[in-house]
Amino acid sequence: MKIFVVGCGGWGMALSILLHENGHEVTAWSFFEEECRMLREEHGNERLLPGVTLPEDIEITNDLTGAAEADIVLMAVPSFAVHSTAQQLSHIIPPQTVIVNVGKGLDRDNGYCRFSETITNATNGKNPVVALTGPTHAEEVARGILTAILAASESRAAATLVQQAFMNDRFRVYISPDIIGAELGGCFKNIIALAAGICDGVGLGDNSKAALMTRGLTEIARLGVKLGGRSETFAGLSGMGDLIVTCTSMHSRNRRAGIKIGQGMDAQQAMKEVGAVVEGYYATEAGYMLAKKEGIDMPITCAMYDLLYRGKPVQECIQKLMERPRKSEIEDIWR
Ligand SMILES: NC(=O)C1=CN([C@@H]2O[C@H](COP(=O)(O)OP(=O)(O)OC[C@H]3O[C@@H](n4cnc5c(N)ncnc54)[C@H](O)[C@@H]3O)[C@@H](O)[C@H]2O)C=CC1
Ligand SMILES: O=C(CO)COP(=O)(O)O
Repeated sequence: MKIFVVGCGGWGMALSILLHENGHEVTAWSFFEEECRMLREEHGNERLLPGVTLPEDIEITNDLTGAAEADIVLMAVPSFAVHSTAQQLSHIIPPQTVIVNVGKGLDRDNGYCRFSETITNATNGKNPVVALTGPTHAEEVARGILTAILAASESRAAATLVQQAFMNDRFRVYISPDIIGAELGGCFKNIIALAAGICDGVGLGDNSKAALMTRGLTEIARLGVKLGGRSETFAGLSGMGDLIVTCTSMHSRNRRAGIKIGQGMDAQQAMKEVGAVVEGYYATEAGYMLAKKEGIDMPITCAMYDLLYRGKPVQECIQKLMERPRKSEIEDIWR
């Protein structure tokens, strides 16, 4: 197949390598001419994927029109660029070309809708959309470390095509019809990953992080189900799976930014030092706004919003979470 990869950050490059290994003809596009020049000359990006070489026959381009020829267009751009990139692609790609999005977030400029909705709106519903998401650090996929991921779509045919194109004996692709749950899980887990980094940076313990992850999953699933996702999805690869990998791995930019914030650094400075997109920052605003709109209780997300957007001190946010009223973990069915 011909696959056009839009975005040459860590994830775009890692997936380009995987698809090339699977025998596809891969073209990778970058927004930045300078990034294209570096990738052509150095065959990799030492800062984002140290020690990883891009095969020479992956074509690097700054021209998006090549997407017209592709069987699959893979979008791997940060959340803030998904809307504008989808608009540009809509003038280029023919109807029926499958669009796969791997970016994790929500569309801030369009009522925090999901990216599959953003893409469907941009293309007037003419292109099937697949969300490819799960516990997948680019640094490991690029090295062929065993990984599993979820291809979720309203179209079984499109999800199956993506499964065929991406799957190999080191990269296992599951399909799912629950694109709502898959996209929301991938977005909201970043709020908890950023909080887990703060937990580590402050010097709290393993118990603390286990509590944060468990209660974090409970609240993101609560909102996700209210927004139409299925609860099983939040226990799966794009929910619990992605939560585990981002809250525990030093590959995670969200966790690394959180560690710096927990150690006292200002959030903007922490994100700058991480040097790649920290989606949890934007996901916190999206989660906070949606929770308010839907009337869903999300104490960790609210604490993160206070911390990141209202400048509330870390210790005060932690204290407030611990001093909440007593609760039952599951529905109170005692008589
Ligand atoms: N890196 C990873 O391990 C994984 C990342 N993701 C998600 O994939 C998305 C991209 O992540 P990364 O590749 O890590 O990001 P990155 O920060 O490494 O790179 C993003 C790339 O997007 C492009 N870009 C930047 N600004 C742009 C703009 N205004 N318009 C169009 N393109 C632009 C550039 O080519 C840039 O290199 C994020 O939403 C992230 O959460 C998902 C799974 C794994
Ligand atoms: O989503 C990811 C892994 O599944 C990447 O997480 P970070 O953006 O925190 O690095």
